[in-house]
Amino acid sequence: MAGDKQAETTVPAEAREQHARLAEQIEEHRFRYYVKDAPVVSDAEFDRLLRSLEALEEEYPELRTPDSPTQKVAGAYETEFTAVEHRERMLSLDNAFDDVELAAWADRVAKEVGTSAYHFLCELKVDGLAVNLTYEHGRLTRAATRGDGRTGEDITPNVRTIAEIPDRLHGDRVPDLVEIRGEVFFPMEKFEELNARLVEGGDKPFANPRNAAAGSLRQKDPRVTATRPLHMVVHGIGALRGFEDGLTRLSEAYDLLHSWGLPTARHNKVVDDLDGVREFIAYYGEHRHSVEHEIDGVVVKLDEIPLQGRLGSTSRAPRWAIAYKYAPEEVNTKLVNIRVGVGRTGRVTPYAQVEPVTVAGSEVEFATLHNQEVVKAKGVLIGDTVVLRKAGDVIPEILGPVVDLRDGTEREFVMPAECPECGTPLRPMKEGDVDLRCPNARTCPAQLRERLFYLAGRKALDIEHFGYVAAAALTKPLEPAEPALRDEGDLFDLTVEQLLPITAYVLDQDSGLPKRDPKTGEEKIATVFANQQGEPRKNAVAMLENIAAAKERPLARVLTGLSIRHVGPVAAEALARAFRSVDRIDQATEEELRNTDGVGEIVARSVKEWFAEDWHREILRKWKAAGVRLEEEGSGEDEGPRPLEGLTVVVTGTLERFTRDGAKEALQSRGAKVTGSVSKKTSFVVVGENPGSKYDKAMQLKVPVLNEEGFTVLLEQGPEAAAEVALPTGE
Ligand SMILES: NC(=O)c1ccc[n+]([C@@H]2O[C@H](COP(=O)([O-])OP(=O)(O)OC[C@H]3O[C@@H](n4cnc5c(N)ncnc54)[C@H](O)[C@@H]3O)[C@@H](O)[C@H]2O)c1
Ligand SMILES: [Zn+2]
Repeated sequence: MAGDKQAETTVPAEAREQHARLAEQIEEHRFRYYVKDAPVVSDAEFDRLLRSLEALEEEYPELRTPDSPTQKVAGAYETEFTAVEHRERMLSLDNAFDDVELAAWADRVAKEVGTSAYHFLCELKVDGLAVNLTYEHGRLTRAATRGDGRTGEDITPNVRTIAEIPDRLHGDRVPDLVEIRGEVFFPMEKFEELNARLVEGGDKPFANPRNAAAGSLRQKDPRVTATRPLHMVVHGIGALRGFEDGLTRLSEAYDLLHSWGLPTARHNKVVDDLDGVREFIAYYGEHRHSVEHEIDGVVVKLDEIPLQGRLGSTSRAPRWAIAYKYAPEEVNTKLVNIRVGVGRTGRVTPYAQVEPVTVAGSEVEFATLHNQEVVKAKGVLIGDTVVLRKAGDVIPEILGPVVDLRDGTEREFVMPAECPECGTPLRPMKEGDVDLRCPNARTCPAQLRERLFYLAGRKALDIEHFGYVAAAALTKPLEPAEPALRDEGDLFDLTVEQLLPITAYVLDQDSGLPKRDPKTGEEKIATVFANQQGEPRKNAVAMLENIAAAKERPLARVLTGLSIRHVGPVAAEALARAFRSVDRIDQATEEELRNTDGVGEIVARSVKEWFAEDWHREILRKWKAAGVRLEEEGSGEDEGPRPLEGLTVVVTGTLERFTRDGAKEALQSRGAKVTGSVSKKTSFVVVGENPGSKYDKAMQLKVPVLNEEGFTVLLEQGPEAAAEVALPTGE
């Protein structure tokens, strides 16, 4: 044909070949995604391919033929479902990947719309699959997938199993016929459960929730679909007949759909201009995970329906809408290995080591797997390509495997029977526990290293220059054979002479593995505390100074640093406040501990268990000998007066001269108990501004009420004087 000849002369053969290759790849990926519900590349990777194709066509417009993937919604595939025509086409969306592309779209709208009276409707871009619901005279008569936009697959029986989708529309102005467009999604928090069930039944797990939604809906047997927790969000209207008034604003149309019983979105917002759009985009960029479904962007639409018609559509997408895409949170990478790490409390947890990838702005090499059951439930094998997700600040996780890329070399993970660091056989702490632990709490180098690192950390003794590398070097050196610390006991007796000869692996804090030299790839080994002349490094000297200074830390921090199970900074604070010395905590009965404010049953038992270990007491003995302060100032024999001993006080409302904590502190340091609710046993209720219901309760129970002045009297002159200035309780 003449046209072809002409094209051949202007487009270099190379570009033509590249175009063909890319187009074929894209078609293949679309088939895997839309028909098999099992893509082998990430969406970001797919989008890149499509963009490359677009760029090529930009350069050589002859390549942009109507059958190019850039011009189509998706492929027209033969599937096991009956093909059905949509009454009105279902389109895709053009994408904007940054603000420049967004602004370019807004400019085009401004130019072509022919008026300045228009609004933008911002919606969340739900990550699921598009469906088209046809309601005739208010009854759901058909549901279909998008397909190529003209013809979709008939999935009516499957859609009928979704509770949220009404079989009948009710209310006013229900039209003769309406096509409702929306997105069906699978909730992230149910995903792991589904994969666990699939794996257990010998079926293929899904790689991510989006595929789970598509795979669950596109089931031959709708009874299977019925077992899946699918949901839907409505985001558009197709054909509409027998609706008198016509629709003017899309946002208002949604309200109408909602009134008919359809699950419309809860987060839509109409804004006046592009800045409003930007604000919406920024807000949900921050709050992406507070939405009930996964989102991959924001869809901005012209809200005025008549103006939408004025702008029209291309063969692939409307001109009156654009999808702003957020940075992808999911990437595909290789699961290189599953390792196990030993934590501070001896818990042994498998974690994934993956081929390093950048996701959500940071490089990821490790992802948590929690325990051996989770590994099984996810259905991942070592060597799999996996979908890795990093959502905001959350630790990266593996969603699922890309089963279609397996080549038979993948192998199952086997939880080791012994501690990888000390060789002790692992066991559950209690019968029925899923987690396995290394019972060698005292000298397991991994546990000790983690405990020391925590002890030196911000929440505990806050010892500067005592980081992960130092903790490792002190507990598992290459040289000398004996570690400087066998447990925490000798920490405060460390000498510079002991430190100088130590060589050790430089460990990475995230993985507990030796860091590697980027050039040679070799594991890094260092004389950690000495320089090349064998003199102490500045850091080492500073570390020792800071260790010495840590002897004076408040009791709560010392308690935190002991790594007593369940005793974090908050419980430690409560224990320190109530008992004021380690000895008295030791002597307290379990019941006394349990009855302490802020200390529950679990903490009480755990404290007792901790003190029952001889080597734990030995740590305390050594620390005491080294001069660590194991009691609060003014505690014990020379304790100050406790004039408010025996009183129970409630503080409510805002005081002028005290913060809530300050007021509490002032009371507790004088021996009073501070509680949160008023009862007959309450001695005083202190009220500030806006006191609320506790004040009413006090009046009702006739408990003496003190204003801020009265409170000062209580602190300075005691309960009798305070009783005299208490407010009248209405007697
Ligand atoms: N990984 C792969 O191999 C592969 C293959 C094909 C497609 N994909 C991915 O699937 C997506 C498919 O692209 P697409 O053509 O559906 O375009 P798209 O996802 O970029 O945008 C169009 C679709 O967004 C959906 N949508 C969600 N919320 C919406 C809202 N509030 N308003 C309107 N529409 C909303 C609609 O279903 C609509 O069809 C892309 O993210 C692409 O990366 C991936
Ligand atoms: Zn161990």
